[in-house]
Amino acid sequence: MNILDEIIANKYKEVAERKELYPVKLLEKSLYFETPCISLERYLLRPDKTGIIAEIKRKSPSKGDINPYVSVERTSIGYMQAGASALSVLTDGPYFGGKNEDLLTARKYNYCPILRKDFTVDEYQIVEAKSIGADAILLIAAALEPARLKELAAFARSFGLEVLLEVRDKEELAATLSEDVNVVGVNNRNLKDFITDVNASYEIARHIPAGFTKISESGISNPKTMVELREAGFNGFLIGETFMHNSRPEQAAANFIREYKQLLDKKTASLV
Ligand SMILES: O=P(O)(O)OC[C@@H](O)[C@@H](O)c1c[nH]c2ccccc12
Repeated sequence: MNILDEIIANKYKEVAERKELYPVKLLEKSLYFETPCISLERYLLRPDKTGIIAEIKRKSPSKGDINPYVSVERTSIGYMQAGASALSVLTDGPYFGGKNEDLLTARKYNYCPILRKDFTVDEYQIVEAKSIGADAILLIAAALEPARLKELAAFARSFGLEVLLEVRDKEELAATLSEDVNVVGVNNRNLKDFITDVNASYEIARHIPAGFTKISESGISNPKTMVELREAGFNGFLIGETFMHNSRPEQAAANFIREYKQLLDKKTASLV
């Protein structure tokens, strides 16, 4: 069994347990049901921002421990001060060392879109995402039957949550794209063997219909790549490890963004 299949199989079990422990009725008491979601898409397209979705990820199946004791408060605030457009918070426990409390902490200290990064396979998790203050959820094409993915996307939209659809190739894209998706992400990491290759983004870019906001996910380790991806039509960039490997991820993000802006300035200078 590959790692994605293993994660998904465990997720079904975990969700069944959580449903018993914290029934939907309890989740629905959260005040976050009264607050409107902040649009991820809108923030990605804001010209005064970078398009970076900065991720908080303590560990991963491919790298093991990355930054297990990270301060979510300091990092999330620092990411946004550095110029990120949005935050991505891993809430999966067993494989990524995350928890719902991490997202709640990020929510408490920041007014910005927050993506709940988890393996969503059930409506329950969507209610849960809204209850902890998330603005968007991730749906992974490789993890769900296309018809099921579309159902979950529509369910998320009914709560005002935006949907980031993650694909690896144009076949997945064609099978799963629906009007309930607003942001399409190309994962440069193959979740079956963990190899990252930014070419995955270039290959799919032209197949994503106009009107969807495009993001490139994983393995973006230098600002030059980000400039090139932007030139290829990407509006957003999901970056985790490059920042999280640092003991102060927010400083790594600030340095990265400074370099990125310098590169952009050079480009515009060479055009005039
Ligand atoms: O740390 P990276 O290589 O910058 O990648 C971030 C993000 O794209 C990655 O964490 C990710 C993309 N899709 C996922 C699905 C589940 C868990 C994690 C992910």
